[in-house]
Order: sequence, then C-alpha cells, then structure tokens
Amino acid sequence: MGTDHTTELKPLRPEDFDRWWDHLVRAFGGGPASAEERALDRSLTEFDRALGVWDGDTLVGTAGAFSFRMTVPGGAPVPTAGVSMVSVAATHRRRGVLTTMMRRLLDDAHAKGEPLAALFASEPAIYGRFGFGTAALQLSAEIDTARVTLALPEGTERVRVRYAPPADVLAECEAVYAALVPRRPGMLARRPGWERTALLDPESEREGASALQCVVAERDGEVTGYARFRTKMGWGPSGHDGTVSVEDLAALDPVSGAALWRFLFGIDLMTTLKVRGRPVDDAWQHLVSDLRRCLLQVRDSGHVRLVEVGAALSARTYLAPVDVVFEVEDAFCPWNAGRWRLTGDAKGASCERTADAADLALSVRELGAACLGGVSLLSLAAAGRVRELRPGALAEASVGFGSPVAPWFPHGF
Ligand SMILES: CC(=O)SCCNC(=O)CCNC(=O)[C@H](O)C(C)(C)COP(=O)(O)OP(=O)(O)OC[C@H]1O[C@@H](n2cnc3c(N)ncnc32)[C@H](O)[C@@H]1OP(=O)(O)O
Repeated sequence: MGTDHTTELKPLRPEDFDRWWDHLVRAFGGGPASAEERALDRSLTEFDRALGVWDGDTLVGTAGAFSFRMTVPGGAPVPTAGVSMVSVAATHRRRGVLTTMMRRLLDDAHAKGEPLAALFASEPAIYGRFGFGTAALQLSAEIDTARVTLALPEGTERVRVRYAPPADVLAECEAVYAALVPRRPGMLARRPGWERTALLDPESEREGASALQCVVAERDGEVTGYARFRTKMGWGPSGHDGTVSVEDLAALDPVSGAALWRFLFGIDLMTTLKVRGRPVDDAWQHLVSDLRRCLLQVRDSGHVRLVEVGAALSARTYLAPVDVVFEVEDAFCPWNAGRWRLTGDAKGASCERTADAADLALSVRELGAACLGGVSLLSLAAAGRVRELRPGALAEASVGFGSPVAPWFPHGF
C-alpha cells in the first residue's frame, strides 16, 4: 500500500528491527539510548503489529501497537491497541506517512475486535484528527519536605519499609501492580516482560542522581507496596538541599501507601520530593499539611479512541442509570458513525445501533475523552463539543459516565 507515489507500507521484519529502532530514536531527538533498552524494546515488540514505511531502500516511518487490556469504569479489562513507536523521517514529514500508518493500525485493531485504542502523545495536538480524545490526566508535584508534614492514618506504624535491590523484588512488585489493575480506569494489564521497563536505569540518563533505588512495604510478611526512586545530593548556602525523585509508587491499602510516602518524605539531607506521572486523585494529597507548598501541576496523559463504539461503551458500567441515543461523527473510522442507543447502570450496559432520534450529538473524539470517566460530557458541552438535542440527556449521561476513581495511565508505552 502506498502513502504517496514513492513510499510503501510494510510489516516490520525482525531483521530490520535495528534500523527501525534507530529511526525511532533519531525522531525523538537522537538522545542516548542503551543497548539494554534496545534489547528490551525488541523483546516487547509485537512484530505482527509493527509497521515500517519505506522509500525504496530507505526507512522513513515507524509505528506499532501493543496488545494491552485496559481497565474501564466498573473494572472490566478491555482489549486495547496501545499505539506507539510512531516516527516519520524529517525528510518525509507532512506527506501523510503517519496518516497511512494510523489507518492500518486502526483497521487492524478493528479486525482483531479490539474495542479501544490508546496512546501517549509526544505532542497532544497530533492525534485528535484520528479520533483520540484526552481521557486521563497526570499530576506532578515538587514538595518542600522541609516544611510540609504528613498526617498518617492509624496503623501506618505497623507497616515495615525495607530497602531491596529493584531486580530482586520485581516479581513481588509486579504482583502488587497486577492486583491494582482492576481498581482504576486506564490501568493496563500487560504481557510478561513489561515489568522490566521499570528497571531500565542507564547512567547516561541519571543527570547526577543515584542509581534506581527501591523500597517495599510489608504487612505480616507480605509485600503490600513499593516505591522506586532516585536521590540527588545538593548543598546550598544554608546546608543540605537534596532531592528525591519518585519514579513509581504503588500500594494495596492506605497504610502501606502512607508508610511509603512517610519514608520518601523523611530521607535525611533531602529537602525536595519530586513526583510525576501520578493519578490526579493520588492519596498523598490528603495527608500533607500544606498543599500549596507542593506545587501541583496537571497535564494530559492517556489519549483514547473508541475503535468500536458499541463494544467499547457496553464494556463499562455507569454510575447512574443512562438511556441515551448518541449521534456519533467519525470521519476516520466511518463504521462508528451514526446513531447508538446506550442503556446501562452500575451493573452493566448495552450499546446498539438505533434508528431512534438522537439525544446528544458529538464526535468519537469526545466519547474517547469521556469513556474512562475522567472528563465530563457536560464540560465538553460547555466547550461546544457536545450538543444536547433532548433536554436532560446531557446531565443524565454526564452523571452516568463519571468514575469515582480518576482514570490514569500507569506508565508510558
Ligand atoms: C503514539 C506515539 O508514538 S507519539 C510519538 C510521535 N512521534 C514524534 O513526535 C516524533 C517526531 N515527529 C514525527 O515523527 C512526525 O512529525 C509525526 C509522526 C508526529 C507526524 O508525521 P507526518 O507523517 O508528518 O504526519 P502526516 O503527514 O500524516 O500528518 C497528518 C496530519 O497531522 C498533522 N500533524 C502532523 N504532525 C503534527 C504535529 N506535530 N502537530 C500538529 N499537527 C500535526 C499534519 O499537519 C496533517 O494535517 P492535515 O491532515 O490537516 O494536513
């Protein structure tokens, strides 16, 4: 299949992987990339879902999909194409190479029966045209731990926190991660091997910080949480001024989480705690004495596309009863366009084709933004992106689509 007169889209052959990966690294600025990362990416690449665009013998485009299952409101794991590895040579930009690759990736996901596709965007402006909506946000903070204190829940003192080499406790940490997957929309069940991405720790990317460190939380001898982090020493005019940067933290219960945060807040000689890529409703915000001194920032995280509207909306549950007809616009995946009746509640849902009059009109991008429960249809309507055609339908759908837990994408891909 050609993208223009000279280029051709082909599946990635294993013998072309190194060129393909080098192309991707160059498109992302050509920064240092370790042999370890290359080998891990190779092992995670699903060659039957990876694409290259060639101009003669020259590789000019890369893209691929990973087979995840993503949690939706209600807890169901929904097969999801994790779109990734997108790069187009600067010599061939803005000629439709990405568009051709996205066409193939979404057609393949549709043929496989995956109701959803998801991605992390290098630039949020790229993917709306392909029907992706910003479905999850992420929180960063820079906490002044010399002044901000924690109020700990009862029982925190019974949690033991111990250092462990990150690789030695990988299986226990992955078990904690897996137990958390059903609890939050956006969480990804992933194939074995993905857990190793958390261990990548090339010296060239540490910027003067320590190697990756890990502590686990234990209750009654069981691992109930973990934190992976780095420390970086600093000395200012008035003395110690070190920084702790949290890479990853997960806990099965409130006291295990509190014990891990207490540990991170209390490391001697450190005065700043940096966290990034956290859920917007992360619990530590309710433990701190002074949220203002935590310098919160929010940005987009996961972008979601409904590959199959009916299957995607019937896979989740709804906080309150919903019975609405959507008029959906979807120029890129026209099999979704038209009217769908969604009926559902907290127990389950169905979403079928209908000839009935529409209650709400919107594009598939708005459904992508709203489907994990983190973006309200009402707020999209306030921006003119959803139109209410039956009075009351907007409030009804907005409440139903909500989620008590903020959606969050646990890691990049
Ligand atoms: C999921 C991921 O992997 S995210 C990583 C994406 N990769 C990168 O950021 C690496 C550096 N950038 C690139 O490799 C390329 O510039 C890409 C992949 C972003 C775009 O590839 P191209 O082949 O130039 O895109 P293509 O020509 O198909 O563009 C399709 C449309 O998107 C628009 N578009 C492309 N890139 C951008 C952008 N960065 N910002 C806004 N719009 C964009 C084009 O203008 C075009 O619009 P049109 O249909 O109205 O004419």
